[in-house]
Amino acid sequence: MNTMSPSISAEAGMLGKGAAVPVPDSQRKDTLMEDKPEDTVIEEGKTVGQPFTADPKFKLRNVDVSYGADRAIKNISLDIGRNEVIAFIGPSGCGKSTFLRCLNRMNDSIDICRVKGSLELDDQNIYDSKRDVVELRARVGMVFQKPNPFPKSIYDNVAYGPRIHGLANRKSELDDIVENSLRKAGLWNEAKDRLDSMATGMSGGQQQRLCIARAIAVSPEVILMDEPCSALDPIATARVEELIAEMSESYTIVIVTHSMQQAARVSNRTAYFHMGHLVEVNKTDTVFTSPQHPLTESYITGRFG
Ligand SMILES: Nc1ncnc2c1ncn2[C@@H]1O[C@H](COP(=O)(O)OP(=O)(O)OP(=O)(O)O)[C@@H](O)[C@H]1O
Repeated sequence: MNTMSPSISAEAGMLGKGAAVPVPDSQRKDTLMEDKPEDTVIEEGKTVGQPFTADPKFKLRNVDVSYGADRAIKNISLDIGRNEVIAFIGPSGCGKSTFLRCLNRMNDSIDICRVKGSLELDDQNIYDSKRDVVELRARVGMVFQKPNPFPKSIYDNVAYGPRIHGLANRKSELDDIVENSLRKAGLWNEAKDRLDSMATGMSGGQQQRLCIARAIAVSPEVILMDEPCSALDPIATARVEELIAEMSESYTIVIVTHSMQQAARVSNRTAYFHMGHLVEVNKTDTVFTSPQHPLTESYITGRFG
């Protein structure tokens, strides 16, 4: 786990002299583009760094995703290690969310979306036509950009999944699951005296931690997070990042983020996507201190984004 400080100056200090220091997220949009990254030729299917791991939870090979005639993911191969936190970064529209959503078949609901290649979770085909997608999504939970609690009580939000999956036989068992999930999501103290209140009355940060509790409640093995902090203030963001660090002991976590500081703080490995290609994957420190591909370097130093 990366323990870099949230502050940019501290982070830059840790990266060392001469390193490719990511510019602060707040300054990236103002940076002038000095070259034309869109003109860089990327060899399809070629990823530099270490895309494969010794103990993969997900084994993803030659994955192609299209929306109608448009290819959004181009021949990507990647392992996601058991109990690792991997961050997906890259410019807007490069395919991070599309690739993330393949991992629990969230793209199934998009009619024009076609997924090709081999995608395995624990050596079993995720896209097997006989696979129970509801069971898959219980194993591979998801937290979205915008907190999306159900318009129900705090208790019922967390109890929803365990109820539909039949995980508790008695009310006391359900109570235990709700309490444990809220504790793991760091929300128990704030929620314990208002379990019957509407979840929609909580702050944005609390709602996002409730969504994490809701995902945890069905005992997933993997948690997918699609920009989970983009609607949160810095304090709520820090709380969710702490939670990611705590959860990484028990779960495999894949996080899409636009914040390179966040990727540096929370992830073990970072994957850099560019126009549907997976350009580079490596240990997070390596990606941010000595990126191997010029496009990765241009992105993390703020030359485009
Ligand atoms: N439902 C959809 N229908 C058609 N095209 C889509 C759909 N979702 C995404 N795309 C296209 O697929 C490409 C990749 O989009 P995706 O959202 O995966 O990128 P991203 O890297 O997550 O972007 P962002 O950082 O802006 O969220 C884009 O060209 C996008 O327009």
